[in-house]
Amino acid sequence: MKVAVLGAAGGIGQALSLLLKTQLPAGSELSLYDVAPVVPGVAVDLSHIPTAVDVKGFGADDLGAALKDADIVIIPAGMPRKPGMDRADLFNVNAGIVRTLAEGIVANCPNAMVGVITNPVNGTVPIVAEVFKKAGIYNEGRRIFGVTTLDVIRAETFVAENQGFNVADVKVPVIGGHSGTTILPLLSQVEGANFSDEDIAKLTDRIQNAGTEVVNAKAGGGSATLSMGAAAARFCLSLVKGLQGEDVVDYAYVAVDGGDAPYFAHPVRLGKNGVEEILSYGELSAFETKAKEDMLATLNKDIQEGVDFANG
Ligand SMILES: NC(=O)c1ccc[n+]([C@@H]2O[C@H](COP(=O)([O-])OP(=O)(O)OC[C@H]3O[C@@H](n4cnc5c(N)ncnc54)[C@H](O)[C@@H]3O)[C@@H](O)[C@H]2O)c1
Ligand SMILES: O=C(O)C[C@H](O)C(=O)O
Repeated sequence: MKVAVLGAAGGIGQALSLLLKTQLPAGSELSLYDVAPVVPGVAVDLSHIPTAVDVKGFGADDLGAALKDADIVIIPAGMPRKPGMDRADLFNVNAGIVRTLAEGIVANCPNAMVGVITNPVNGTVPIVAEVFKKAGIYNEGRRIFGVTTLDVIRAETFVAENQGFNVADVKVPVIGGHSGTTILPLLSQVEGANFSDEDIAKLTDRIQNAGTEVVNAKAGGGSATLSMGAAAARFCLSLVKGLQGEDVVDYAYVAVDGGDAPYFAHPVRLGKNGVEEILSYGELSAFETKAKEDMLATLNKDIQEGVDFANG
């Protein structure tokens, strides 16, 4: 199994790479790429951890070598938010970075599973998809995933706190996109929970704005990196299990034909081909139905921005 992390010297990239060095199956190869000159040092540093995962670092000119024949590519490359910014404000800087990296994937590992973390995820995932379409390797977007796992782990944490549950036992579906109101936790589906209407309103708002909670707390020093590293590692390991033939279901922002929007986070069955099946997210409460309808204009606009950029 070869896993490439693009943007590996950044806050998320380093946390994710550390977790992958310690959690990937023995015999895996971890390929770290970044334009920052520190990346070979990050690779040497990680290589001293005694696990059977081989780590190599690749600098700005070595994207091809970093990606060559990768099975999984995770992309946390690009600029994070500062207080007062929306994720959409990152589009102008990050769209070009994601397009360049997607072109590298087409050229060097066209069969890889691609997990996109770079914001705004609602628009960067369609950029990768359009690059794949142009190259004739799109395959219904089955290998392209917007990583929304951070929304899922936040929802688990906050629901467990609210309900006094053991967090290890809590499952919270989160659908939609990855920004503000487009993030929709389905609290009505949490088993054994007893929420008041006020709990539902407050928890939904907190999950939707948890990224901003971190951005403000870091006061100009960036956005979530450690929780995102944990989330990305969890999602990457789901992809690994799928590639190894295990039956695994996880949430991700994927292309959905005839769905609520062209891209929408759903539960998906993962396997050797990536998305083997897009599963239904089930029944929604009246509150969730309204929240879903209300978000669609924003989500569709974000998606169109990515499509237009890639084809412009
Ligand atoms: N999907 C999510 O849930 C989620 C969560 C947190 C952050 N993010 C996003 O992830 C991105 C990274 O966040 P961070 O905190 O790690 O930022 P960071 O600034 O700490 O790291 C970004 C890294 O990307 C590298 N980079 C820039 N251009 C590159 C290129 N062309 N090729 C390779 N590497 C490149 C930088 O050198 C840097 O090392 C941001 O866009 C942020 O908004 C997404
Ligand atoms: O909030 C951000 O800008 C980063 C990330 O999308 C998050 O949800 O933490």
